[in-house]
Amino acid sequence: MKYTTRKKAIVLLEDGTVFYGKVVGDMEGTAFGEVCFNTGMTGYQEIFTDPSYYGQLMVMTNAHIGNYGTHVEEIESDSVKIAGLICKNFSYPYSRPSAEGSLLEFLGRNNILAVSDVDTRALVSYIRDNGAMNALISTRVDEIDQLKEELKAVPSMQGLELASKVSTKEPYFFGDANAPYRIAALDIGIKKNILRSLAERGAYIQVFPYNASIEEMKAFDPHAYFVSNGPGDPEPLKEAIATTTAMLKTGKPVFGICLGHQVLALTQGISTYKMHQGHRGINHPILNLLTGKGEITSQNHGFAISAEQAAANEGVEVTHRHLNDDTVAGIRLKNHKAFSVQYHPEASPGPHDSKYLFDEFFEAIKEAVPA
Ligand SMILES: NC(=O)CC[C@H](N)C(=O)O
Repeated sequence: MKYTTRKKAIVLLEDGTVFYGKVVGDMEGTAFGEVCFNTGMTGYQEIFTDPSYYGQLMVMTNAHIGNYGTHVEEIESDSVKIAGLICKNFSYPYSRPSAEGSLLEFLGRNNILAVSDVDTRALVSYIRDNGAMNALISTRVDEIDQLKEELKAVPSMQGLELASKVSTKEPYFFGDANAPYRIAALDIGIKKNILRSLAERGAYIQVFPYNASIEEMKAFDPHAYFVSNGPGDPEPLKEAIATTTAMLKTGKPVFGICLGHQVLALTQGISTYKMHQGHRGINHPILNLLTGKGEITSQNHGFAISAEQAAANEGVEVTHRHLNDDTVAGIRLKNHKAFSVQYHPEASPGPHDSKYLFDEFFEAIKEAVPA
């Protein structure tokens, strides 16, 4: 086996706590970010390429990462978006007939540093007790004092605008130009599977940069608007909040996912806050308050909207709640055809319980489109 003896690497947390591991492959260097963990048993490639994770060091709680290789259809964007990977066992060999390459090659092509052989259970327990915080991973194991200084310069996730880093620079089209419905999507970090989920239900989509104006979006003559998921703190997204407010004024249906949900709440004067450690995994239980049904959902967020302000807002109805901690997981506006969820109905991989949300969006579009 090529990688039997490997160099030591460290995980250094903002509060000075150190965990040791080994560097994956022959990578070298240091990567900084907010340390957070994902409990999904599968889906590492989708997670690593999800733009919502930009700027985060990802701890995978599943004990084996890389064992089924990589496949081009399992990406959520064109590059790896996590800042670095922390795992227990990194699988150099992989076994899946349809895999196209190894995770090692995939991370290498994207210049992503990965550290394995970390006691991830202890690290995750530590984050659960002490909250999400900045951290670094590094092969410079003998320079801890210097690394602590460098870590101080990393901005806190709170207040950080990151949508502009991952959004498309130019508008582009997705889907079949002859599809019956046109949707204008605001890309503040959009996942590919959202576009696929909209296209397969009959939409031709134009995707716009994070700072697009409503005039640019209206020029596509859309039947509906979509506000995407994405990284960072939602509150600094002044342009996206203003554009979403303008979307509502058009009277057309509006659907928001995750960061898009937070932006929709912000248009209604409902504030957001940073959670203790966030929700990241594919088995999060949600209660749909409109139907009384439960859903198992895929989630990836570190911020949430204020439950008190949502409940007190006369124009807003809370439609979904997270059953673990009672946080708000979905809202709809009473006077607009607009709704949003904090989780990922497009989840790939993940449970399919929430796909009906796309169907409801299209029902609203069909109602609004003259026959
Ligand atoms: N998946 C997302 O869109 C994440 C939204 C936001 N960045 C958060 O962490 O809460």
